Amino acid sequence: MPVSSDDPLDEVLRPPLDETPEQRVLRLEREAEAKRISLAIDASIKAERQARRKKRIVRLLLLGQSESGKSTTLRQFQRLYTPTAFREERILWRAVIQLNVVRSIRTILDALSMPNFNSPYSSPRSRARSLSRTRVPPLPTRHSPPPIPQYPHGIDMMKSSNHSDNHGYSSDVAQISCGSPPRYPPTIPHHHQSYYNEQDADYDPDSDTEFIIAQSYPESPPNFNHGPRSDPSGSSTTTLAQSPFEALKARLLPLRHIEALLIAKLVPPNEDEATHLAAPGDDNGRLPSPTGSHFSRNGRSHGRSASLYRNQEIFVRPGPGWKGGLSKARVNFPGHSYGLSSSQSSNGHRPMSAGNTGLETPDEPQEVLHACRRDMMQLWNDEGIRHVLRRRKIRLEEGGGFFLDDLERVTSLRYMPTDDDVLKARLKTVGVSEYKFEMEISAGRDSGTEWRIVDVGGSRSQRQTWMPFFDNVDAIIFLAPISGFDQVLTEDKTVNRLEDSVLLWKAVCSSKLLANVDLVLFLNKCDILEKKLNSGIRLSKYVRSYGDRPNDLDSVSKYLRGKFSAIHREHSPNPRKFYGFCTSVTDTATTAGIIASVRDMVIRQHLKQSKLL
Ligand SMILES: Nc1nc2c(ncn2[C@@H]2O[C@H](COP(=O)(O)OP(=O)(O)OP(=O)(O)O)[C@@H](O)[C@H]2O)c(=O)[nH]1
Ligand SMILES: [Mg+2]
Repeated sequence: MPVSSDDPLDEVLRPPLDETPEQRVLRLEREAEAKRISLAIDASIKAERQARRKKRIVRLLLLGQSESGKSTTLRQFQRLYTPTAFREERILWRAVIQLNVVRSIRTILDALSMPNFNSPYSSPRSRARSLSRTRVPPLPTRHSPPPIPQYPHGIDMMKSSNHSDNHGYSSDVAQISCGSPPRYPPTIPHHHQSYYNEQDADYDPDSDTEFIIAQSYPESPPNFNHGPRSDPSGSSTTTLAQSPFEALKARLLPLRHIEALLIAKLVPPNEDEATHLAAPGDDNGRLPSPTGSHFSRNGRSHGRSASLYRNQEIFVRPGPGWKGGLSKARVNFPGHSYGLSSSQSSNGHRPMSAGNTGLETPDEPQEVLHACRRDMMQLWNDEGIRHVLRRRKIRLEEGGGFFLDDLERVTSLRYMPTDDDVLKARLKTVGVSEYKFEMEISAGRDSGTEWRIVDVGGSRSQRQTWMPFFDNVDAIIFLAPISGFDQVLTEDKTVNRLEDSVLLWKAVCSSKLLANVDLVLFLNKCDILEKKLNSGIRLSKYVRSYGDRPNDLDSVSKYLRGKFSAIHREHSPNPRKFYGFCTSVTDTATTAGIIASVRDMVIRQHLKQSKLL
């Protein structure tokens, strides 16, 4: 019998008074089915709640020196496991790539403008093939001739010494010897041989003052509004008084304005510190001196030293800040500032998309880059300028954020960065950021696992921020860029890059805090290493213990892997397995397999640990 009530819903749900016995049976069946479904929904909600409570959280820490490839590895994880979000963010990287291009061009211009440097265009012979010629420049090659070794340190990975550097790392594994610099015959383009003189590189017997460039930029800030602008057609508007190089430089002046714009765009307000460019030798996080070269919020460079410029890098804090500056949408990339241990939680949703809308919106930097593209190509493809860069030991191709071989594509008005472009882009990390995600593409036992990947700044001044993140970490991927065997740290010119990696690896292996953490080693930048070795730069000149082993990628990487493995074995407080990979993390094809193995290993270890607890 229906119960009378004042609830209008009861009124609606009440069976009709004239219900027949058949209708009643049907109604009761329907009600039973509805109840069954309702109970099933309740049970599934309860199960979901319990599962969420028990959710596995796997924390992975990326460590290694600056430019070792940590952030690139993080981007590979994003590309592989949250591909939709990665794809939707690509447009946001366009500004970073624009800045990378602008700064590469400025590095070249500054190198050509170094005081006391006589341009190769000064000779009548070279003038004939100077910038003013109309011939289409040859296609650039990625295989530039062997650079002259920059730092003549020799590392002996076999010998022990008690030398301890001022960063508290004992360097008994790698020892620097400052013997006489190894000399390699530089490969000089044939037409340069007569005037190139290694002993006196700055002297050009054919020099002609008309072409001497004394100053990189005018003392007073350039007037961007009235400065000469590149003609999109590529035709030049030079005055008779200008040398071809000066005219080209003048046409490229708008790039200065673009650089300022991009810094303003990438760096959020109230982030003045993040706009500082680290001064060379600024190895302890000291701010550049007021007279040093740094950018203010208006983006003007106060420093004028061309020789200093090329060592300076723009950086922004990781996290939603810079991406938020470009698109209000991005939230899934929580950031930390200097070692804060609690993360800003993401809302767990896939980030809303900036989508392709960036392609449609007017973008002044892209327009200026497009207008300057012919001049930029002419600058980069000029054989004489390439020669000067080699002589100045500037190897842009080996550095991060190198897009000069792709100028036609990246300066097109509708340019959308590809996956590879995003991986190649360079943006220095300052602070620590934790990226949380559940894999969009997950299988088997890792489904339901929340991944937290912590990316840190790797320069020496940043390393004190690492410690708080050593807690609760399941695995560490340590990146050692082994191509840096003939280079030094940007922040400390007395330290060989490979030596720094070895010492850092040793410190990580010996850490008691990390005694139970699995360490995965990426011997990274093997693609650059291979090019270097093939170009004739010998590892044995820098790593004496390498002896007369073959100077090829296979032998060198095996040898270095053995050395890192030995350190792991000798210095780990408890015995643990060694996982070492030779990687080029910008390479999507090879890195996918390696990351899949790491993922499986980390999940396996995580499950094992959970069972032990
Ligand atoms: N060719 C090549 N370039 C690489 C490789 N790994 C990283 N890079 C590039 O090197 C540059 C530096 O890489 P990042 O991932 O930014 O280095 P990082 O370790 O995060 O550096 P910090 O943020 O300064 O600590 C980027 O432009 C990368 O694209 C590699 O294996 N091969
Ligand atoms: Mg980084």
